[in-house]
Amino acid sequence: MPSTPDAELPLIDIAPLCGDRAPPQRAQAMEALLGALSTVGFAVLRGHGVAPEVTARMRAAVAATFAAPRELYAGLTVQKGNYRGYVPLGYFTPNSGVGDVDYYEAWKLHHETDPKDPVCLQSPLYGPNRWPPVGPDTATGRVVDIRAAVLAYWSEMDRVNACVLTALCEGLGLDATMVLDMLRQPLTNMTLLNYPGASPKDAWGIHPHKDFNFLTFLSHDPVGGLEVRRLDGTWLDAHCPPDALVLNVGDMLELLSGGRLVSTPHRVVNRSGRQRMSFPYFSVPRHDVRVQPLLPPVPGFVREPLLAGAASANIWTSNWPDEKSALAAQDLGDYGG
Ligand SMILES: O=C(O)CCC(=O)C(=O)O
Ligand SMILES: [Fe+2]
Repeated sequence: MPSTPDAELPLIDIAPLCGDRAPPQRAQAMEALLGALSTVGFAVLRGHGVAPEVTARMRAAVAATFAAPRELYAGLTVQKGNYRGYVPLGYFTPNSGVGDVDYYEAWKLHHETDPKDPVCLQSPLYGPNRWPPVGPDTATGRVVDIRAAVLAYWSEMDRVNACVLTALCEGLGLDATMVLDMLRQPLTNMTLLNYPGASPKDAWGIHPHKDFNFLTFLSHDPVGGLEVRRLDGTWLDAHCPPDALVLNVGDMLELLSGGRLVSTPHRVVNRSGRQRMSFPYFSVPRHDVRVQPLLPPVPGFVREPLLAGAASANIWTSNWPDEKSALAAQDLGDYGG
C-alpha cells in the first residue's frame, strides 16, 4: 500500500550490502532500502565505500569542464542521434513547446565503448565518448584528466549500482544474476551538470521529470536545490550529507518490479545564487534487453514492456523541441510544477 513519504529522505547505511560477507545487518539494510524505494522512491546512502578522493577528483573534473572557455566546445554540441558532448544553457525546451527552458548546461557521456567492439554493429547507441577538451587549469597550471577522473568514478558507481540492485533483487525474490546480466554492455550514462548561480528567479534548473533507467546515483552538491515530489503533490528538499549519495528509482526498474519500486518525479531549482554542479549516474540495461515485469504487477500498474535500446534511442532524438516522443513518459515537461 502506498504510504506518505517522510519529511526527510530515508538515510540508509548500505555498508552491509557492499561487502562479500553477509553480516546480520544485511537483512535490515535490505529491508530499509526496499521500504524507501517502494514508497518515496528515493533514499540517501551512506557506507557506499566510494573513496572521498575519487569523488573529489570527479568534482574537480566537473568544475574544470564548466570553467573552460565555451569556444572550446564549438562543434561538440550533442546532436540528434549522438547524445554525447556539450549541451548549451537552455538548449532543450519542453516538447509541448509550452514552458520555459531549463537553466542548466551539461556534458553528456555514455558507457565508453571501443568502436571495434561488436556491440557497436548491433546498435548505433554505442561508441566512444566525446570528452571535454580541457587543457591545464589557468590558475594552477595543473592538468585535470577529466576522462580518467570520470572513468574512475563511473566504475565505482557500477560497483555500488550492482550492490544495491543485488540487494533489491534479494528483497523482491528476483534472480539477481539474471538482472545484473542485463547490465552487461549497458546503456548506462552520466550527465555532468552546471546550474549557473545567476539563474532567473524561480527558473527551473531541471523541470519536474522522472528518470528513465534502472537506478540513479547522485553525489550531493552542498548548495542544495534537488526537490522530490511527495504523494500529496508538495515538494521535499533532498537533504543529503556531503559524503552520501542520493539514490532514486527510474521508470525501467519500476517496470521490471511490476510497480513495486517507485519512480518519483523530481526537479532542480537553484535558489542559492551560487553555481551548482552535479553528476548523476543512470544505470540502463543493454540495448537488446526487454524490460517487463518480472513479478505480477501490483494492482493498477499497467505498463507496456519496452526494449532498452529503442527506449534510449527515443531519448536520443525526442528531447529536441521539433520532435515528439514516441513514449509519453519520456516527454519533456510532463510533470507540472
Ligand atoms: O542535478 C540534480 O540534482 C538532479 C539532476 C536530474 O534529476 C537528472 O539529470 O535527471
Ligand atoms: Fe532526474
